[in-house]
Amino acid sequence: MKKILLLTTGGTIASVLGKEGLYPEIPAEEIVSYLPEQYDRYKVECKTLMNVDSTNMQPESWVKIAEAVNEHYDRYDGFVITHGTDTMAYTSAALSYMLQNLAKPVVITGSQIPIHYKRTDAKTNINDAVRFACEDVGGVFTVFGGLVIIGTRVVKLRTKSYDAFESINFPYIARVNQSEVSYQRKIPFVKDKKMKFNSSICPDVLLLKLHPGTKPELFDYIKNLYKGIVIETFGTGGIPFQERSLVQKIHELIHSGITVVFTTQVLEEGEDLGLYEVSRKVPEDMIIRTRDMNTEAIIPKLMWALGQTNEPEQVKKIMATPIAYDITPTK
Ligand SMILES: NC(=O)C[C@H](N)C(=O)O
Repeated sequence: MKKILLLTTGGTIASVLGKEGLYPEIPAEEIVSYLPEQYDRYKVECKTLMNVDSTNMQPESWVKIAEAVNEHYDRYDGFVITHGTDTMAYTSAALSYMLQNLAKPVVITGSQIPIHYKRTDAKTNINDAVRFACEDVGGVFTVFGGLVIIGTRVVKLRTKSYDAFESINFPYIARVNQSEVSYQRKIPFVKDKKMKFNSSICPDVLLLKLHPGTKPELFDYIKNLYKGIVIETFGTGGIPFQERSLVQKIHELIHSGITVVFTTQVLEEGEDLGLYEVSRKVPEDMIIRTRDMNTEAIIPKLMWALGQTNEPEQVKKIMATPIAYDITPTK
């Protein structure tokens, strides 16, 4: 019999309708009471960690969740974290960096409809999540709408549908249907390896999505606020260098000691900085490339990297090293 710890953090799954709309209130014990009594397979214990809409989650909330898993790691076979869907992808990735070498599943789930509503997806999702948490696997996973997605590749694509999440630039791991788990991609893990817990982060990171017309002057302001900037460039890595050129300002950022990371605002296939003139105006060795990583993983990875070291070369090295399948290695 597997021993599972279910940690709740809020989100729609735990929400009730108040005067100003849905807000999270339902405690862990009530969430667990919706699980079918399949207690021959697993025993679930639970704890309310926080009760927030995931919009209100902060990087410090990821630390709190990671610490809770670390604190209870030896006493359970698997973990389920219920969470709001809006920033679930960021938390899934953040936990993948803070909890490495996992030999047990840490499964994040939630729902689009509150758990006590008639047409809710919450019961299926927690059931699937607990079912997957009983598997003999190691890593952080999001289980939602019947799909199991590796933690660093989760992206929310739909605001309302039950199949809200997709696995981007990596195959999904498995499907869960009733109590059947069918694998598409098995990931290796070492059972006896010691789990590596490291939750040091530096939250001074900005995400900037370019659009035609982005004002260069903006960079003067952000220079004083952040240590790292992730720029969602156009296509394979384009930065405007003619009217409203951003090139000079990016050079200034780098010279003032800010880590500049380039990614693309296109969801699939990643950046390819060498391809066009528009992506060569800032020399490649001055910035950090991200290849086919998702923005939702780049942000917590950069916060985590800056939490480990202030050395630019070290930050670059951490960002370039594949962790928990977040980058497809180049051949
Ligand atoms: N479906 C949800 O959970 C959305 C909610 N606003 C949240 O992220 O907490």
